[in-house]
Amino acid sequence: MDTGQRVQCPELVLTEGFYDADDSGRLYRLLRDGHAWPDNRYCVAGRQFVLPRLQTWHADAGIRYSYSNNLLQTRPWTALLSEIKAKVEAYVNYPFNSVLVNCYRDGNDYVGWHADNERELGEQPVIASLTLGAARPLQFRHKKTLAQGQIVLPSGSLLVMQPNFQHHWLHSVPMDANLREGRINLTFRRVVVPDGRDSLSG
Ligand SMILES: O=C(O)CCC(=O)C(=O)O
Ligand SMILES: [Fe+2]
Repeated sequence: MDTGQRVQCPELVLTEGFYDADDSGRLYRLLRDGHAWPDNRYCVAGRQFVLPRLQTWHADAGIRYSYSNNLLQTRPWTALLSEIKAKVEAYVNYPFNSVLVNCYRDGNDYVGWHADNERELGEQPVIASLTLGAARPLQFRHKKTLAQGQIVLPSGSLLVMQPNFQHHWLHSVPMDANLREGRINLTFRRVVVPDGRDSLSG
């Protein structure tokens, strides 16, 4: 645990209990045991890498998103992901068209510092992040001032990241060598088409 200066971030809006304990436990187990998790080894420019988590990317037909060197293959929505998406959309009142599903099998899995600010997400990316399973902290660090903070994301919580979060902050989910339980995180996103037009507006 670092003891440096901790700040709050107004661009992060957390709703705890978006799914209650029963539903979040059920959804966690359904995804952990029933989702088609691919191999987490991948190749870039002839070199082999291992992603430190399992990951799938699902989107409406025709959507392209290059993230981490085109590592993501677009998969169709499953019935379960569509059901979760509908509830998230109704709550946030925002039309998402894609989701990145991450499985942290235990505390050794993590995501490093990054911002979800790819061009495909447009100028004002709203991202809604659902956590199921073990609580893990999302750490954030201001790009200029380097001020740091963290927010713990419990099972069933929905974190809405406002556009300025991606503009001004980096975030990560650090390793925790003592944690044995798994966690699944779904980040709902809206990809705009490459020429800048919104894919659903015509
Ligand atoms: O697991 C999380 O809470 C965050 C995942 C994340 O940052 C991402 O998918 O871009
Ligand atoms: Fe992210």
